[in-house]
Amino acid sequence: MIELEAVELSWPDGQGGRVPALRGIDLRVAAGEKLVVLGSNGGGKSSLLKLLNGLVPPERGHYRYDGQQVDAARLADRSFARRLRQETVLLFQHPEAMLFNPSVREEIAYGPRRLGWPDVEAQVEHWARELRLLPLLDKPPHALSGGEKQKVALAALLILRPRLILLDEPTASLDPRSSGWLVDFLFDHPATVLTSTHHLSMAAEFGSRCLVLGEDHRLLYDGPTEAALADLALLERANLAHRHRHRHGAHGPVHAHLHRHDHGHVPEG
Ligand SMILES: Nc1ncnc2c1ncn2[C@@H]1O[C@H](COP(=O)(O)OP(=O)(O)OP(=O)(O)O)[C@@H](O)[C@H]1O
Repeated sequence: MIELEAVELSWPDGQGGRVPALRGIDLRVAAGEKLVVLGSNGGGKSSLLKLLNGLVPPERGHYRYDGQQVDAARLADRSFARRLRQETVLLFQHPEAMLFNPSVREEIAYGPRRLGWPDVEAQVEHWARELRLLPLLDKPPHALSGGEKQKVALAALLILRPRLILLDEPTASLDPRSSGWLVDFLFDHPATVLTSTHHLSMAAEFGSRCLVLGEDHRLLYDGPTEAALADLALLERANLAHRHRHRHGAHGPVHAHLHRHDHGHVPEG
């Protein structure tokens, strides 16, 4: 379903230069696969999801979605770009930017209405019930909590019946029940799903296949999630684990430890 070949992407640095975001990325993802994308701040996770959503074309290399080349020329074709973004939805890390309608109801209904789909009201009720948003349907989205906004943005995407779901740090502001719902929902969903996260403790729940982006914006690892999480040298290289000294009790001995971010201490050697 997704093929990336030697993909390079950079962004303007605001001073006339460019900052690299993705370098030499080769990737093949089959329909229905669930992948988790790990990497430190600035590694390129969001850039990868934006590229797959057709928000930005590769600068070099190739992106093929369902065998179709996605490049600047194709994305300039508005009907192609609209269909790509309906099929490959992206939940932003900060969903405020996605919410612009006067009520939650209209927010969720917006996409299907633009596409002229029938029975939008029933679909809105369905997704509002799934995400426990029914009591909020008539509220303005800006008056919601961070987690509620995230769920509204998610409902507005899921109603589009996507084939590729791209989630950028989706559990950052979700409570445990909502995070648990999301994990179960994605597991059962037929769509291909790529989820980026810093939360190593959640990584295995988002996918049995893991991509690790290095600080040099290259793909450091593509393989089983469990093996990645057990590979401390890999996590340290990707800046997902750090080395520090750790004192056991007030007067205890001091050991060097590798600390997997948001996980327990792992004694060295
Ligand atoms: N729209 C943009 N304009 C300019 N630079 C950008 C833009 N988006 C990303 N960058 C830069 O590209 C690089 C990769 O950023 P990206 O947001 O993809 O990383 P990330 O892995 O998602 O990071 P984080 O974990 O902090 O969200 C960074 O150096 C970042 O500053």
